Amino acid sequence: MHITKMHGLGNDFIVIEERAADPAGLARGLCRRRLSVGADGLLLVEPSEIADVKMRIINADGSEAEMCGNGVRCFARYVYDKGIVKTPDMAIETLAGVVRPRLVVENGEVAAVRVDMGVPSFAAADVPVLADDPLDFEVCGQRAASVLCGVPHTLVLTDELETAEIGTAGPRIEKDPLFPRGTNVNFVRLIDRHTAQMRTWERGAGRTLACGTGAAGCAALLHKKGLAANEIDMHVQAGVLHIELAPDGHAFMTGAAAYVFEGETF
Ligand SMILES: N[C@@H](CCC[C@H](N)C(=O)O)C(=O)O
Repeated sequence: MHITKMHGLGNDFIVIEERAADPAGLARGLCRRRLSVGADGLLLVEPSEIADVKMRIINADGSEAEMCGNGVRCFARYVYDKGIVKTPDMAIETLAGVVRPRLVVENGEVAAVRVDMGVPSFAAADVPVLADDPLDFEVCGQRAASVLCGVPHTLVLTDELETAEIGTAGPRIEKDPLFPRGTNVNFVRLIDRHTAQMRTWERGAGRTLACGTGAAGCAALLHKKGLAANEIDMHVQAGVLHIELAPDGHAFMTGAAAYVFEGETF
């Protein structure tokens, strides 16, 4: 099988065009670190009847996610470079609806990808979260807030990011019964109204180096709570995701999308 490994700020993916009979099994096999290619998930290229192309995201544990922010930037660059989509502005179908990336080309090179991520929702039924107030509730002993940004996200504000219990509190919150479909968990340290640092524990993938839907969702939550401006740099471990929140509620994410290698699996 021909594969292409890519990453968006260290959140890494295996892009596959060939139809897989068992995408969940393939993800569990190929995504294993050290024993196989290793990745946070698979990105499957499929035809679409409503957009230029369709992206499916299969997490490392075999579960299928509705959307992936870092993934869609890599995917947009891939389908453009392979000539599957001929324009740098494109529409990509996902299980969360159609998202619209635009390649930012400088000196003939793709410098970044800017994505209209749609309108994040703070409604409890949309996330979904079984909390009276999704903007302020308690889970596993932590004050939290939740948002749907393609996929469910929960934000925990902390002053001590390095000691935040990402690997212990993360999985407990991910699977807490308050979240009927699970949740991604973001530990966020607010530096000022335009800058925050974040570390993410992902549903179906565990600790990852970056999360695009998480960065956009948390920026929208911070803005909604009056803590941040409408443009904010979300610093993840390997770089920065720039988030802009438009007056109509749309969140725009800009960040890198890079190749690692291309090859054949046995
Ligand atoms: N890393 C992603 C989110 C991928 C989906 C997530 N694991 C889930 O199941 O919700 C991103 O960059 O947005």
